[in-house]
Amino acid sequence: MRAIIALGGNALQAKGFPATAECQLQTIKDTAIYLANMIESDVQIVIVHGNGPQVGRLVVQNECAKNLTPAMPFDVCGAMSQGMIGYHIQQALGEELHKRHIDKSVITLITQTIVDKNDKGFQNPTKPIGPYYNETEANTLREEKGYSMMEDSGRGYRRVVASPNPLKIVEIDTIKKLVNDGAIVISTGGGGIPVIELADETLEGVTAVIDKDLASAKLADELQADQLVILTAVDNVAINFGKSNQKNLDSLTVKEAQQYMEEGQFGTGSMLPKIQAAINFVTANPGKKAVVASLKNAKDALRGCSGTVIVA
Ligand SMILES: Nc1ncnc2c1ncn2[C@@H]1O[C@H](COP(=O)(O)OP(=O)(O)O)[C@@H](O)[C@H]1O
Ligand SMILES: NC(=O)OP(=O)(O)O
Repeated sequence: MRAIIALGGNALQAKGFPATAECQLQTIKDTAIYLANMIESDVQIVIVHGNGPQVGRLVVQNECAKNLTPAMPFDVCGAMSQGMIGYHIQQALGEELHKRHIDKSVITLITQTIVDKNDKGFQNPTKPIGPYYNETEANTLREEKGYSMMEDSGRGYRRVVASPNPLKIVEIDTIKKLVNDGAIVISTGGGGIPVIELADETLEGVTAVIDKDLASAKLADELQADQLVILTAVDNVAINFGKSNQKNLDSLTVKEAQQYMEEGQFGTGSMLPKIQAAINFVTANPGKKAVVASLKNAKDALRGCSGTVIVA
């Protein structure tokens, strides 16, 4: 079985711990155990990771140090985030596989994703990035820096940036070759570095952060994966999320998911793109399934025993 594994923020950065390299590596070492469990049970996994917290912090670091050294733009920070997260996954998963005597190479591919320069996402920022702030801090950032700020699923306020729709993964042929060759490929990190195609067919990076779940659905489609597995901090997709009448869902059809979307049941920039990604994958691949589950339940989710399964 081939599965695209979309790793959410909690797989990279544990809640309540500082955003240091040491903490990131430790969290990824813990994540690598779950990834290795799937590999050990003969699932061919292709890894996509998020980068919202990381790319946001890199942008903050660059802005703070701009009087000392030129600030790198958003697309370059996106590339840096792919490199630093891919490095830690390569190291941690490589070591975990070595311990289990599994002889597979783990490789990160810096990936660009083409977006439409006229995508309406550029006018309506929805992608939360970087640290969480309280309301007062958020208002100060709005006034002083002109940032768009949004409340993120009851967890605090975050800067939001444009998140255009992923149209085409530039390095897809290379990803296919590596995957077909048996490598464990980490690609399309943070949805891919957002680029637009110019009239002369060259590429240019843009200020945006693509949603990694939507890009994962595209990758799953391209790689003819059997399943799209979206791993996040919650065990299930819920309706009335965070309320006293919250109900966790074991399964969802596309029709039900669309109905709940219309009711506003899924957080913008958090659960909503996951549901849209699942819909995109199962609609393009009837008979296949997508699942939203927690990292700790990943192996069971692959067998349909945990998480919320979305089917056409
Ligand atoms: N209807 C919902 N069901 C479950 N979780 C939801 C719902 N709406 C919003 N959420 C929030 O969305 C989060 C997942 O989105 P996010 O944290 O952005 O993902 P990621 O793990 O990819 O970083 C959940 O942890 C939860 O806090
Ligand atoms: N790029 C992206 O979707 O990152 P997160 O999953 O961390 O929000």
